[in-house]
Amino acid sequence: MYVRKVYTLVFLREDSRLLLGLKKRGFGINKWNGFGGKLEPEETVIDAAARELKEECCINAKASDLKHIGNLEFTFEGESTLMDVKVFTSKIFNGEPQETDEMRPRWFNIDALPFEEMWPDDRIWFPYMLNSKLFFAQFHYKGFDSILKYNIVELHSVQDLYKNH
Ligand SMILES: CNc1ncnc2c1ncn2[C@@H]1O[C@H](COP(=O)(O)OP(=O)(O)OP(=O)(O)O)[C@@H](O)[C@H]1O
Repeated sequence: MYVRKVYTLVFLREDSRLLLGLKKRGFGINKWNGFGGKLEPEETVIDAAARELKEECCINAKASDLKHIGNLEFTFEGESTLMDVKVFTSKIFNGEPQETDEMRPRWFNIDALPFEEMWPDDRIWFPYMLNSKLFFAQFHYKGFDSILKYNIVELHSVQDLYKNH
């Protein structure tokens, strides 16, 4: 049995650009990703998503402007933790992204995303996000570079995001 740990992951969209941050330390170091992390005790997922966005790139977005668009589950060969990642997007936010101790933000055109410097799973589920399809995906990794198996499905309503487990 796996021990499930919840994480948030937020992507800001502006016209045909997506905001990514280069992770400067810890899990996923040197990869471009959205902004997010673990929940604090007693915190809701959506509040954690807004807090991490603020802490990691100094952008204020209201929790109610974050759209829950998908769930990702990651397991790693030989590890008992299941990372349960709740993915959000928003087009409504305030401020200019700033570099922090954790992330170096940069806008990328959606046609020129740096997939070679991102998690391998991103190539598989980003098309759902970029085409506004809700999704649920599971990835089983060996180490951090190779996906041994995965499964991805399109969901048809936001409620389905809460039915997978
Ligand atoms: C395996 N494939 C993956 N593909 C895409 N994204 C992934 C990911 N695995 C983890 N993520 C995200 O990476 C962040 C880690 O967060 P992480 O730095 O550990 O959290 P947090 O900031 O709370 O930690 P510290 O305070 O630094 O300990 C968090 O957004 C999480 O959703």
